[in-house]
Amino acid sequence: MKEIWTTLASIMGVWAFFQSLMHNIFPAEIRLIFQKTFNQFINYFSVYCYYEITEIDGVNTNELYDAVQLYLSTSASIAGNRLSLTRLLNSSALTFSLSNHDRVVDNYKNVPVVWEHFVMQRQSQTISWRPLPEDKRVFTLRVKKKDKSIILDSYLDFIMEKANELKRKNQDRLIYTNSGGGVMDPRGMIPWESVPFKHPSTFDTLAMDPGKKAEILDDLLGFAKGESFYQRTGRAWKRGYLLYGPPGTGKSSMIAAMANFLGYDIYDLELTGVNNNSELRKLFMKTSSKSIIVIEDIDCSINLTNRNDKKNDHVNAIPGIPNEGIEDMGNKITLSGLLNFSDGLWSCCGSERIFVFTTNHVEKIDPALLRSGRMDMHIHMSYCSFSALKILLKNYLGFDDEGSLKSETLKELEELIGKANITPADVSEILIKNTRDDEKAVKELIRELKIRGEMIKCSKKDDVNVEYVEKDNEEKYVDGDAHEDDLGNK
Ligand SMILES: Nc1ncnc2c1ncn2[C@@H]1O[C@H](COP(=O)(O)OP(=O)(O)OP(=O)(O)O)[C@@H](O)[C@H]1O
Repeated sequence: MKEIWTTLASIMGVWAFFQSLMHNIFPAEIRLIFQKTFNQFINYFSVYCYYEITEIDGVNTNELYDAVQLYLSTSASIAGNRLSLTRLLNSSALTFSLSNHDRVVDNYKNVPVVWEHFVMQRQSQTISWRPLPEDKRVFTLRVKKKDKSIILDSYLDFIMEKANELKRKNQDRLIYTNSGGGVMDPRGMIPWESVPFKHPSTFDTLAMDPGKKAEILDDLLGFAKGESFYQRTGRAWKRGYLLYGPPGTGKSSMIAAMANFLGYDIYDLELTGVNNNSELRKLFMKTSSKSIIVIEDIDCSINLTNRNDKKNDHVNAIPGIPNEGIEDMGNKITLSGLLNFSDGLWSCCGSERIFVFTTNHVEKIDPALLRSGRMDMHIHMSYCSFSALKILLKNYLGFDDEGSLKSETLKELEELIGKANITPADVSEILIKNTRDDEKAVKELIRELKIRGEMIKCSKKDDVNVEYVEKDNEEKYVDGDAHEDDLGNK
């Protein structure tokens, strides 16, 4: 044992002597060359190669560094007892990262890789407009030389993709609007302003026919996972949904549920705030992938007629403003502009985008906007059906399918709801007022359904009477001549 220690001490002594000799005899440049040659020599015989990913690349933040950090933070095999916790901007979740010298072993397509994290003091401060952090942080990736191509070809892309997915999952949704005129950003003027989107609507809380709901969910999933399909078929990776139905049937709630389900941001496009087609294009170019672009009440935002009439381009503008004035104001969003936006070449900048148009009056929409390929799915948001009512009863009063209500009450509700034309919003209003008293809530609902049913019955009778009167009059004027009434009206 004593001999071993003596030998070790002599080796270290020789090494120290050699180092001090090098330091005293050779200038720094020569020492650096020597060091490099020595490293190259070692690397030549090593089975591994190493890649360094620094936090700051020059003066710019290295996206890959952030992605690796996020990706590794989900790894269960982090063997460190001092981890740093981080909360990303707009995120409600915590992520942890590696401390100095922590190591993680990962496995990609049966290729083992080792990540190590280093935190060093930055030697000299580069002169830049942006002060650099004091610490230099680096990830080192160690891979066997024979596996280099697999790692370079796809592993790093895989990490970027996973990190983006995680970021989206952890991050709160954002809702963007163009009505505020935009915000200034280091990259220039951004025409969208955003706030965190915390709408609680989900497909579970949405009251609608379960079959229809399942169909929509299926379609959304198919879209989100359909990258290879869209690539194979040469189609742009986008999908259009038209939501139509009376006010209060859940069109906005459906959009929120879609965004929450897919984890997409929402761009709420206010067409009345856009002056012309080129402004529309600019807005579109500033939207990100994995987003839902919404135009609510499309029939109120733009005149949807005379699409091809160049002379009448100005007619396709915002209602309420006289046409003659529109040309002067340069205020010309046309339907063709809108179609280009959702369907033309411009629709393909970015990918994985959903367009949702909503309207209360589907009959007013130009067929050009409805044709398949533009609006792939037309979703009718109808008055509250019995199956939708059961969902609302469950959400608001905690009633489950069977057992919570007497079968006669259920039967009565089923009969009444079909004849009442009541929206889910109105049902929700009645239920929310009486959440502490279930019995009162149901009674009030039944009363309201009865009143509405009666009103519809009466208005139908009135319609029939009007028909009779009109028929009577027709018979009187059967010869087709116009007759004047007592007031002189024809
Ligand atoms: N199908 C539904 N399921 C659950 N809740 C609903 C539904 N429809 C309406 N509601 C309730 O009514 C409120 C208003 O509905 P929402 O704004 O989604 O309707 P809308 O069809 O978009 O109306 P509008 O055409 O006036 O914008 C929602 O906040 C929600 O509480």
